[in-house]
Amino acid sequence: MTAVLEVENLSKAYGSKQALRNVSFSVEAGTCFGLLGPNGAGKSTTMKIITGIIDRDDGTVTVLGHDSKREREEIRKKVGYVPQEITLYEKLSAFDNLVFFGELYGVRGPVLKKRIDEVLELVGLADRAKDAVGTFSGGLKRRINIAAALLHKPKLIILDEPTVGIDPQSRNHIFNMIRELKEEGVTVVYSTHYMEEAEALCDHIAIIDHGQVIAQGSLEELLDNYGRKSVYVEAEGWSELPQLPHVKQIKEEKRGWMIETDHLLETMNSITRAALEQDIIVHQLEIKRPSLETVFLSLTGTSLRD
Ligand SMILES: Nc1ncnc2c1ncn2[C@@H]1O[C@H](COP(=O)(O)OP(=O)(O)OP(=O)(O)O)[C@@H](O)[C@H]1O
Repeated sequence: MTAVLEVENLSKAYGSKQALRNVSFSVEAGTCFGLLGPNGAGKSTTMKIITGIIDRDDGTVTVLGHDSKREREEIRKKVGYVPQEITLYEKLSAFDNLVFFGELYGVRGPVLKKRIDEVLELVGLADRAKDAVGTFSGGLKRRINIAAALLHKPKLIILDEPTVGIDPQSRNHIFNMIRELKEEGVTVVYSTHYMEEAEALCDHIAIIDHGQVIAQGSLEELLDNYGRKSVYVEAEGWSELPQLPHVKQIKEEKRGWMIETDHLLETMNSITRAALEQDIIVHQLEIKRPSLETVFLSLTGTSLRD
């Protein structure tokens, strides 16, 4: 496997605000890499440095073999970047917006026209090509924005929280589009503060918080190393749970209890035994799969949604 993107010990401050501190990760060709973290964690700053929009203070960033500081023009030609802010001409049609962006990237004439048809197909908006972008919802605008970043057939596409504030249908289109791009061998870097998006899309995830990567790996690795294992129980007749061995933490939920433990089967056995002895009716007893939510919680002590 070859690394398309290598970030090593990247640091950046805005005045006295240290936005990134020794951030390192690498992204393999044809994979989707997720930067997962809460607002203000440093995701956009990382992406802007990769694309050469802003300068780093320290560290190295190599994009498709090019240095992000010295070879910006090369990177611009080979990378597609979708910033958080949508930038489109509201009065122009979707097609004409794409002509404008295509020409910016140096694509012209019949080649551009063909490519516009392809990218509109890819984002599922071929039937809206002639409509003014001003009549589009946020989700449709975002999809045109993504289409614009794909016109020059980039080998790497960088998407900064592309699903914030958009409708579920557009979100699904974006997800499908990312999967199709990956099948074509395009590498994707995707930032989000939605854990379920990172879980659904990304082969590799770096969790970033307060400007630092606090954990990274495949979803399985993160869940194995940091995910909390729990048993969930709902029962009629208990006002509180009986004494159970090996319990790390008990959280009362609306209808039952979430019991964190490394001894799942033993805990379930103890619950079953106690319920039988005490004539308690158990409505639900199940192992809860660890999730990125619990990974984030065990690493930071806070919830990603806080
Ligand atoms: N131009 C700037 N000047 C000063 N501080 C900035 C600037 N841009 C970002 N910051 C600060 O740097 C930190 C990282 O911001 P960044 O935008 O990279 O985070 P993020 O993870 O992308 O979050 P968000 O989703 O809110 O954009 C934050 O504390 C932010 O307030």
